[in-house]
Amino acid sequence: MVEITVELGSRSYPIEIGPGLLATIGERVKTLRPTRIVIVTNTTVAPLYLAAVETSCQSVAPVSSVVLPDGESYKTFTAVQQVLDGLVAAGADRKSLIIALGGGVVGDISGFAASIWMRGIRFVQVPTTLLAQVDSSVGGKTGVNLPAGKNLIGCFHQPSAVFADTETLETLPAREISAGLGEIVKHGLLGDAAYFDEVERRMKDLRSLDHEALASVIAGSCRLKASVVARDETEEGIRATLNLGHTFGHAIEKLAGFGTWLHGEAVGCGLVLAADLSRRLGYLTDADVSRIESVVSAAGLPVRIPGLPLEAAIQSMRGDKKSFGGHIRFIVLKKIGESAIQEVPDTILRETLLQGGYVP
Ligand SMILES: NC(=O)c1ccc[n+]([C@@H]2O[C@H](COP(=O)([O-])OP(=O)(O)OC[C@H]3O[C@@H](n4cnc5c(N)ncnc54)[C@H](O)[C@@H]3O)[C@@H](O)[C@H]2O)c1
Ligand SMILES: O=C(O)C(=O)C[C@@H](O)[C@H](O)[C@H](O)COP(=O)(O)O
Ligand SMILES: [Zn+2]
Repeated sequence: MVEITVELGSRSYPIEIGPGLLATIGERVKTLRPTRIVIVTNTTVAPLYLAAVETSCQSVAPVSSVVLPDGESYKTFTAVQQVLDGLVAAGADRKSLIIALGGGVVGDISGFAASIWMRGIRFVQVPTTLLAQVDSSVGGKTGVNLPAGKNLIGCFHQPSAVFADTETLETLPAREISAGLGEIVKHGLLGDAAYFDEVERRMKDLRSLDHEALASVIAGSCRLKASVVARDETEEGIRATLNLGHTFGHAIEKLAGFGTWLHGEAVGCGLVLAADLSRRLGYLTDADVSRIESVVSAAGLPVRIPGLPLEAAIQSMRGDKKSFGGHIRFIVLKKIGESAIQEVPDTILRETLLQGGYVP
C-alpha cells in the first residue's frame, strides 16, 4: 500500500492506493465518526462494488445508497438533486459522510452535493476508474456540466480521504483504461522528463494492467497532483497547468455532445493540439510534437478530430474558465516537463485547430 498526503494544513488528507481496499473502507472511515453514511454510485458500479463497501461500513453507522444513472450526460443538477434527495431520505445531518464510489462523474457530483448539503459536509472518494484514481479523486474540484460548457458549476471542496483500490481496475473496459492514460500522459508532460519517459516506456504494460506499472504511475500521478494542489488549492496560478489539453478537450466534449467522447479521450487529443500550438509559438520542436502524438496514440487515444466546427469551437473556448475578457488563455509547453499559461494569437489557434481536424 502506498500513502500520499495532500498537504492542506488542518484539511490535509491521505490518498491510499493498493489492492483490496474496498473491504476496509469501514474501518478507515471510522475515525471520522460519521452519524450516517450515504454511498453514492451508479448503475454500472453498484452491482460490482456497492455490496462490499456497504458491508464494510455497516458497523460504523447506518448506511444507505444513491444509485445514479451512468454517463457524462448525467453530470447535471438533476443528479445533484438526486443525491440531495437521498440525503433527506437518509435523515443526514452535518456529521454525515458521503462516500463517492465510482469514476470521475460520480466523484464530481458527490463532492458538489457534499459541499452544499447543510452548507457542507465531509466526503470520501473511492475512485474505481483509472482516470479517477490518478486525477479526479484528488484536489477537491467538484461540479457538474451545463449545456453551455464543462464543469461550469461547482466549487472547491476537498475530500477527507481518497481510497483507491487498484483491484477495481480489473473490471474496467479497455476504452476507459485508455481514457485514464490521457490524464497520465498529461501528468508526464507537466512533471519532469523522467516521469514522461516512464509513462512512454511502460505504455504497453499499463494498457495490459501490469500491476507494478499501474501502481507506479497511479502513485506518480497522485504525487504530482497532490503537490500542485498543496501549492495552489483554488487555481490562482500553477494549478491551471493541470488544465493542459483541456481548453481543446472541453470544447471537443461539448461540441460532440457530452458522453460522445470520453473526457480522457478529449484530453489526449487536446494534448496533441496543445503540443502543436506550443510548436507554432516557437517552444517545442517537430520531434517533441511527434513524440507526444506517438505516446497519445500508443495510449489508444485519438489524435485528430473528425470534423468539428471551427467557429463554434473557438466560441466555446472563449467560455473556458481560464478566459478573461473574451481572451482565451492556453496551457502551453515550453518543453516536456515545463508548462506556462498564456494568451495565443487567433491566427495561430486557427492553424492548430485546422491541423487537428476542425472544419472551417
Ligand atoms: N474533479 C477533477 O479534478 C476531475 C479531474 C479529471 C476529470 N474529471 C471529470 O471526471 C469525469 C471522467 O471520469 P471517468 O473517466 O472516471 O468517467 P466515468 O465516471 O464516466 O467512468 C467511466 C465509466 O466506467 C464505469 N466504471 C467505473 N468504475 C468501473 C469499474 N471498476 N469497472 C467497470 N466499470 C466501471 C462508469 O460507470 C462509466 O461508465 C469527467 O466528468 C471529468 O470532467 C474531474
Ligand atoms: O484538478 C485540476 O485542477 C484539473 O484541472 C484536473 C483536470 O484533469 C480536470 O478535468 C478538471 O475537472 C478540469 O477542471 P476545469 O476547472 O477546467 O473544469
Ligand atoms: Zn481532466
